Amino acid sequence: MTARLSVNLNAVAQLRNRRDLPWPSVRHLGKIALEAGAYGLTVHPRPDQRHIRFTDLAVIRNLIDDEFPQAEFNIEGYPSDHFIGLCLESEPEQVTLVPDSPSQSTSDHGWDFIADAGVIERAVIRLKKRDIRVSLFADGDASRSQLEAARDSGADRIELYTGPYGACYDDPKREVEIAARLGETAAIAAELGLGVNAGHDLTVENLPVLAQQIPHLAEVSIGHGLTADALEFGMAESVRRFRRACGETV
Ligand SMILES: CC(=O)[C@@H](O)[C@H](O)COP(=O)(O)O
Ligand SMILES: NCC(=O)COP(=O)(O)O
Repeated sequence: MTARLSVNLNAVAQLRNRRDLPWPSVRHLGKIALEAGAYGLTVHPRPDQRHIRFTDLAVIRNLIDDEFPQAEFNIEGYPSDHFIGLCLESEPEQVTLVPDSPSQSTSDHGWDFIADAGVIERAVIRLKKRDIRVSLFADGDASRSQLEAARDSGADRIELYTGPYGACYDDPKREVEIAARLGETAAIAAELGLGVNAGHDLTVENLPVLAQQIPHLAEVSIGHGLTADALEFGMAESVRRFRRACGETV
């Protein structure tokens, strides 16, 4: 199984928002990414709209519906009423619920699936009523009891938070250790019937080892590293490079 690549457009939107101008265009870069073979597009509309704006959601939904009907739209966010409302309007193929507070600079931890069971389950029920696949952001070293609680929420998948893995870019020994731990967590999740996604600070360099550790990895969502590479190689070539790093023959 080769992990599917979903391109996160947050960084493109953040660059756009530097000026009161419409470029770089989230729609145009998303189109290029899909034309280059990305499986889908991911956005994380944060409450302060620091990058993805709420108006971007319909634009991406329409791009996929009109030109790439085989592609998937993945929306990430904290399950506030407002966020769930945005998702029900956009009807993405997948929603990834993250435990982020509005003040967080980025996503940096997974759910406490036991303590947060109520808020998670209420959101899962609302999303599953509309046949939206639900993925829950999980720490890479989540325990079996935590993963059992994630399964009991009714969610379809977990997304392994790979920030600590990405941070080890200059410590190969630690990188291998964390990759192995991520593989153990992924194996327990699969045993419990949960699909496994992964994301955060993944790169062309660190993806292959992760994919080896998690042969059943369903999807990786990548934005920061892929966009950084796009400044050097262009968006289309950056997507192809990441597809190859996922194990695709491109
Ligand atoms: C959930 C996750 O790890 C990332 O997709 C997150 O969306 C990154 O958010 P920022 O782009 O705001 O750092
Ligand atoms: N869920 C991870 C994601 O969508 C992008 O994370 P990053 O590659 O921007 O760190």
